[in-house]
Amino acid sequence: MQAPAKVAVVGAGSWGTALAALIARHGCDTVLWGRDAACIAAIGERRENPRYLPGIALPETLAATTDLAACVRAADLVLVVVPSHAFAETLHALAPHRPAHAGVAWATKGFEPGSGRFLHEVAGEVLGGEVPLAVVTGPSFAKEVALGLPTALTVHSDTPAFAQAVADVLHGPAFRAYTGDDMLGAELGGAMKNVLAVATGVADGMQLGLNARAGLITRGLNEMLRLNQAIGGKAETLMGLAGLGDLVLTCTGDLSRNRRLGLALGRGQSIADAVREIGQVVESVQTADEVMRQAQKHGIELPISGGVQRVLHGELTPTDALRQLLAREQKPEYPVGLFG
Ligand SMILES: NC(=O)C1=CN([C@@H]2O[C@H](COP(=O)(O)OP(=O)(O)OC[C@H]3O[C@@H](n4cnc5c(N)ncnc54)[C@H](O)[C@@H]3O)[C@@H](O)[C@H]2O)C=CC1
Ligand SMILES: O=C(CO)COP(=O)(O)O
Repeated sequence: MQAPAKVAVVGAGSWGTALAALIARHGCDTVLWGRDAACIAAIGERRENPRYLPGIALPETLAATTDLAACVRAADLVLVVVPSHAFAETLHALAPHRPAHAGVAWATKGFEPGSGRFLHEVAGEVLGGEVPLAVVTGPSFAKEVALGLPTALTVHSDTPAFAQAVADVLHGPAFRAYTGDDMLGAELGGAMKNVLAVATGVADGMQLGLNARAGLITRGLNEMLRLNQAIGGKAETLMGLAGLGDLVLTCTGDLSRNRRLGLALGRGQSIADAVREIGQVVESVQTADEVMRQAQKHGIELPISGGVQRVLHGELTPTDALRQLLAREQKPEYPVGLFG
């Protein structure tokens, strides 16, 4: 597979803009599509995304457009970076314009809301089975990537040459892009860590201490591993950048919107006020339901993720969620056979 010379980045929020800037800085011909005309005009005229990455200079070579067909039509590689709720509709919109040779990757984290389908299932259905698909995921705050700070992430695909091609446009002097072949595990890790970040945020907002935070991260990882085993993902994916790496980042870093939602809830703020104040995509609000749908489907008990879901729905206060977690029966730390 040839290295993509022209890349279309679809979605001009903070992550799409940061990835487009990264790829453009690496010398690829890069076009960023966004639906917000004012934002796209500012990127073209001032080399800045004032809404999502204010004050960060974007490369002169980065082109931006509101014309999705034109953006995609010229591409060798399409990288979708819209929120999960817009993933299916965006794929439907771009599909007729995608050149036959262009594979499709996405850096969206979450499931299809309402159905709980994995995004690679949605992409396979919308685009057809022949199109190379890849998931881009891992510990990566958009702001830090846009500032050129060192970052490592991973690209998973069923088509190894496509994973490598996507990794090649991302990899650079301050950015390490690894590859793997486990889209299922990679997507599960990226989705679940957002839910678990709410849990640690709540605990920190309630000032429960550092022991509680570490306990939640570790038992959260255990929840990821158990659900991952049930759905058929690889344990090593969850022990790497797509799982543990992103879990640690999002549970501890205050740049995380999901952690900040948890902090606000733990301090007694309402979910509506917290989401409004954050003013950006907070994937956990929908992902918690879809994680619990998967858990139910596979008969897996996930007390932390389930607690987050109930807190997000206002069915449980943070204090009651904590009380329920602490009152659970004792058990061995790991089920036999979790690591094969
Ligand atoms: N910001 C970050 O550091 C990272 C974000 N992600 C993931 O990337 C995805 C996108 O998130 P962000 O860029 O951070 O969000 P954001 O909140 O910064 O921006 C959201 C963007 O989505 C667009 N949008 C909203 N609804 C849309 C629709 N119906 N159709 C088309 N575009 C729509 C908005 O116009 C805006 O450009 C999410 O799944 C997120 O979890 C993944 C890794 C890092
Ligand atoms: O996915 C992310 C970092 O890897 C961003 O996390 P938040 O969506 O919680 O800000």
